[in-house]
Amino acid sequence: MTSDSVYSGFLDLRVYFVIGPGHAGDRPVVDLAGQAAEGGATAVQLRDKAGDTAALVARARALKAVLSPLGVPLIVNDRVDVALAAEADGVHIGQRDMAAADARRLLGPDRILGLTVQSAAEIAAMDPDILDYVSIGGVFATASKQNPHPPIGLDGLARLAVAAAEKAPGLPVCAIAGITAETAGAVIAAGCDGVAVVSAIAAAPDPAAAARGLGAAVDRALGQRRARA
Ligand SMILES: Cc1ncc(COP(=O)(O)OP(=O)(O)O)c(N)n1
Ligand SMILES: Cc1ncsc1CCOP(=O)(O)O
Ligand SMILES: [Mg+2]
Repeated sequence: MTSDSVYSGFLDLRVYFVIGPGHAGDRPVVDLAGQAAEGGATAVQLRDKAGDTAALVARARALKAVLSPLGVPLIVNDRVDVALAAEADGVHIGQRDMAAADARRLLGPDRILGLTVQSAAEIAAMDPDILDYVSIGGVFATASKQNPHPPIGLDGLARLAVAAAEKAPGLPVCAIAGITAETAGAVIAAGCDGVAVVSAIAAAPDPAAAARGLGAAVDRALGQRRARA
């Protein structure tokens, strides 16, 4: 564990806010992330596909300074080097990013490593021993990212969540793409531990209230799932 990490080994993905300058409109990324965390976002990812490296490291450091006192981990999209430079809590990678084994070797054992999976084959191929979570998607249509694959929908999500649980029992699972407070409950009912969102928070007039609403929907659905188990 890095001395400044807020990650204690328990990863709470209930409301995972993905944010970067490309998603923030004219609002500062750090303000949006801080408001989301105040409203109950449980994890934040810096996703900046266009920024130069110096700006990325500076933004990651600024985010870390706001999120750490709130106990909310900062995860950097794609960039292991940026995460290490800014002493972020972890990294999220996809199938076209650095191999998970290389990312884990560079990050060491204590930082968070998350992986996008979009098919049963990708789940079969993943090594759960080096991952802290998987993100399944894209679930619904989204305007926040051009996805090469059609949305998998709730049925596809449920199938992949089962496959992930069979391959890696206990590995936290979230889902991404087009998720709102209205659909968050169904995503949890499909077998996920949390929802990853951009616009449900970033485009909301009150990001803290949006995060609170998502958290309430997720908690309600988790409670119903536990009651059924
Ligand atoms: C939580 C979460 N899930 C999925 C993604 C997508 O990652 P990736 O497939 O590598 O695509 P890019 O975001 O890098 O364009 C994510 N970033 N976060
Ligand atoms: C980063 C990413 N990866 C797959 S969809 C997506 C963006 C999801 O954004 P939104 O929550 O606005 O649909
Ligand atoms: Mg990526």
